[in-house]
Amino acid sequence: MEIDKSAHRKAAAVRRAQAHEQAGPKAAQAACDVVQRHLRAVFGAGLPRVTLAGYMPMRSEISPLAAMSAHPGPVCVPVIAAPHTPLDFQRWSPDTLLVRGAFGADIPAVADPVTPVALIVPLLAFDARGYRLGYGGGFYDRTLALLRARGDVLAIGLAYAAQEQPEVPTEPTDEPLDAIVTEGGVTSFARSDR
Ligand SMILES: Nc1nc2c(c(=O)[nH]1)N(C=O)[C@@H](CNc1ccc(C(=O)N[C@@H](CCC(=O)O)C(=O)O)cc1)CN2
Ligand SMILES: Nc1ncnc2c1ncn2[C@@H]1O[C@H](COP(=O)(O)OP(=O)(O)OP(=O)(O)O)[C@@H](O)[C@H]1O
Repeated sequence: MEIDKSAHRKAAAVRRAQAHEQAGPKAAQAACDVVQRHLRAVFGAGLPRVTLAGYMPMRSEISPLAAMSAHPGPVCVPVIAAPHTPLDFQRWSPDTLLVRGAFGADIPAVADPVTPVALIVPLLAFDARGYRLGYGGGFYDRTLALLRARGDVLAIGLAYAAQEQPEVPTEPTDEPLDAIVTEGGVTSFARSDR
């Protein structure tokens, strides 16, 4: 299973890099507009009380920064505390001082831990069922399992439309997304377990 996923990851990384080159900032802005609209549709007037997790884009990830900057409530970014553990989230704002984290993404220089209710989730590839392929650390799977066990969360995958695949390889520990947003719009998934 891991061998299968590793080959998929390499191919998906190449495809994403091509989309990043071709679609770039315009697609990111369009996708961020869709994220904002989706959040307003789901949370309505309660949105300013919703803590939103984004991420600091690395490699060829589509940038969620426009949606993070526009969010009317608290915003945070993921930080790896240790391997094989769920992610921590630390408060972020557009003027937060950042340092390079151990896994390649920037993290806040000063830690201010918070717990997100809505998450914008990065990915290498997604499919029409709402499954995603990440970098292989299992960080978002562990994190979503923990947050979902505690209460209601909304996990929104953010990607270029070209990152869609017929079916990404899955394992029992994979946590499906509640929605996928691309520059082409939003797809919401009804989850039978809630
Ligand atoms: N922007 C951003 N920040 C993020 C994540 C993310 O996916 N994107 N993460 C989400 O988890 C965490 C970082 N997780 C990472 C996990 C693995 C690798 C990595 O370099 N993995 C190797 C080997 C992969 C394999 O096992 O095949 C690689 O990709 O070469 C990088 C980041 C926290 N912050
Ligand atoms: N809730 C969990 N508890 C224990 N192990 C887990 C859990 N979720 C995932 N894992 C393990 O983590 C490893 C990597 O998972 P996977 O390949 O799905 O990562 P990913 O979703 O691509 O990466 P990421 O979430 O970090 O972006 C797998 O071997 C998986 O068994």
